[in-house]
Amino acid sequence: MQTILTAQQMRLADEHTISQRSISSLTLMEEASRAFVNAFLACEADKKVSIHVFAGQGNNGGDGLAIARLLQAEGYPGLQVSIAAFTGRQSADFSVNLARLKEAGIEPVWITVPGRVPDSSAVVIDALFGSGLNRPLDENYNRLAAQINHMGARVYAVDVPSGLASERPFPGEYNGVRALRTFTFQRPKRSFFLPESAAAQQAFEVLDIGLDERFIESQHSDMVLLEPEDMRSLLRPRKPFSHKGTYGHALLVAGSPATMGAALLAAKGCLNAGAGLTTLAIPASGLTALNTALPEVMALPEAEMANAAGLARFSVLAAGPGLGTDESAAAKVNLLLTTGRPLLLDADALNILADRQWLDRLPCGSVLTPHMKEFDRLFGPATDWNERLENALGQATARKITIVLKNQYTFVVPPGGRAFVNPTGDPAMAQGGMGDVLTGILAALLAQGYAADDACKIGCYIHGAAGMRLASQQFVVSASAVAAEIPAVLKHCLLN
Ligand SMILES: NC(=O)C1=CN([C@@H]2O[C@H](COP(=O)(O)OP(=O)(O)OC[C@H]3O[C@@H](n4cnc5c(N)ncnc54)[C@H](O)[C@@H]3O)[C@@H](O)[C@H]2O)[C@@H](O)CC1
Ligand SMILES: Nc1ncnc2c1ncn2[C@@H]1O[C@H](COP(=O)(O)OP(=O)(O)O)[C@@H](O)[C@H]1O
Repeated sequence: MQTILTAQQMRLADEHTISQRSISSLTLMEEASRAFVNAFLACEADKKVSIHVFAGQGNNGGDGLAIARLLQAEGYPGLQVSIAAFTGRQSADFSVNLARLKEAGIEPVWITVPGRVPDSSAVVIDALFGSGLNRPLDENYNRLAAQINHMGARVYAVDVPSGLASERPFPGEYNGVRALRTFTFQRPKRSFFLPESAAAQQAFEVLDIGLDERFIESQHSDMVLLEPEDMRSLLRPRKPFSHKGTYGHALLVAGSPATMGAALLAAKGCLNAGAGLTTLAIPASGLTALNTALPEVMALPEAEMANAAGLARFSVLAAGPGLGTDESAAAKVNLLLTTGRPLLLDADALNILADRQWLDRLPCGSVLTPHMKEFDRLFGPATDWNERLENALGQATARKITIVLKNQYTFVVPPGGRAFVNPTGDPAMAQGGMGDVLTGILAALLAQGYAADDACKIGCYIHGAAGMRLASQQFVVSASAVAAEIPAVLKHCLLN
C-alpha cells in the first residue's frame, strides 16, 4: 500500500530527505529533473522533435529549466524555453537553474504580459505550477494555458498539470493546461484519483526520485493506494483437505423477469471467486436460464424468502443485482434487514434503502457498493467528487459499514477515515453488468471468511485486473468475460 500525501506532507518529505541524505534541495531538483528526462526519452525518442518548455518561477519552474538543460545535453536541438512571470517571486532553486540554463547557452523568453506565444512546437513541457498551486489560475495564466492547449502539441506535465490542485480540484470548470501525460514525483497526487482530474491529464506515471519512503509511510493520510503486493499478503491459498463447506455458502437475492441476467452475472462472479456454494434467490421465471447457464448454482425456492430463520445456513447474505424496486423486491430486502446480520447490498437493494429510508436499519459490518448516482441517492447530493469521498469517509465510520464507491478508481472506504484506492480497471469495462459481477465476487470473498475491508480490497482489485487483462487484447470487455477471468487472476495474484 502507498500512502498518498498532501502537498504540505510532500514538502516535508522533500525536507526530510534533504537532511537525511545530506544533499541540497538543488540536488534533489536535479535528480527529479533527471527522472523526468528519462521517462520523457521513452515517450519522445525522436531527437528532432521541436520542444517548448513553459516554466513558472517556483520550484516546478526550476524543474522545467533543469529539464530543458538536460534535454539539450541529451541531444534535442530544437528547444525553446519560455518563463511566465506575470506575478510572483523566483524561488532560490529556480534562480540557480536559470543561471545554469544560460550557461548552457539557452536564452529563455520572458512572458510578462499576455500575448501570443509561438505555437509551432510538437511537444510542450508544462512546468508552470506544480504542487505549490494554492488558488485557481488567474486570467493571465489561464490565457497562457488556453494558448498551450490550442497548440495541439503533445503536452507532458511536470509533477502536476498547471491549474490542477494536487489535493482536491478547485470548484468550477478546469481552466489549466491539459496534459497528455504527467510525470509525477514519488507519489500520485490525491486529486489524480478524482474524476475531475480527467480534464487536466489523460494519464500519469509516477517517478521514484529517492524520497524517504519510511518517512512518507509514517504520515497520516485519508487516502491509500492498493498495490499488487497487497493481494499477495491478503489472499489465502486453498487449504489441504478442504471441501466445499470450508469456503462458505453465499446467498444472492437478485433478478427480476426483465433483468435475470444481472442475477446470473453475480452468481458467475461468486462461483469464480471461490465460494464453496452459491445459491440464487430469483423469481421462478429465471430457473430454466439458471440451470442452463450455471448448473453449479442452486436456487432458493421463493417460499423460503419469507422466513428469516431459513437464511441462517448462509454464510453471507447479498442482494441487489437486477432485483427491481417493487413491493416484492422491497419485501426481500426487508427480510434480510430483519436478520440483523451484516449484508452486502448493491444496485436496486441500495435504491430500496434510499427510497424507503431504511438506511438507519442497516446492520454494522454491512458492505454497500454504490456507483455515484446510487451513493448520492443514499447519502445526499455532492457538488464534486472530493465532497462525495469525504461524505463516504464520514458515513462509513459513523455507521460502521464499508462503502465501495465505484468509479474508474474505486474507493474502498471502511470505518476509520481512510479510503483505499483500487488502481486496477480499464475503460473497456464501462458496460452494464460489470457491477453485478463485482457483487458476486465480494459475496464469495465474504463467504470465505475474509473481513469486510479485505474482501472489498481484494474483490475490487481482481475485478479490475481481470478487465485489464482482457482489455489488453480487446476494445471492450463483457461482464461475463470478466467473471470467467477471475480464477486465473486469483491464481496469478497468489503466485506473483
Ligand atoms: N526540493 C523540492 O522541494 C522539490 C520540489 N520539486 C518541484 O517543486 C514543485 C513545488 O514547487 P513550489 O512549492 O515552489 O510551487 P510551484 O512551483 O508549484 O508554484 C510556485 C508558487 O506559485 C504561487 N502560486 C500558487 N498558486 C498560484 C496561482 N494561481 N497564480 C500565481 N501564483 C500562484 C505559490 O506561492 C507557489 O509557491 C513540485 O511540484 C515539484 O515540481 C521537485 O524539484 C522535487 C524537489
Ligand atoms: N472506466 C472504467 N475504468 C475502470 N473500471 C471501470 C470503468 N467503468 C466501469 N468500471 C468498473 O465496473 C463496475 C461498474 O459498476 P456499476 O456501475 O455498478 O455497473 P452495472 O450496474 O452496470 O453492473 C465498477 O466496479 C467499476 O469500477
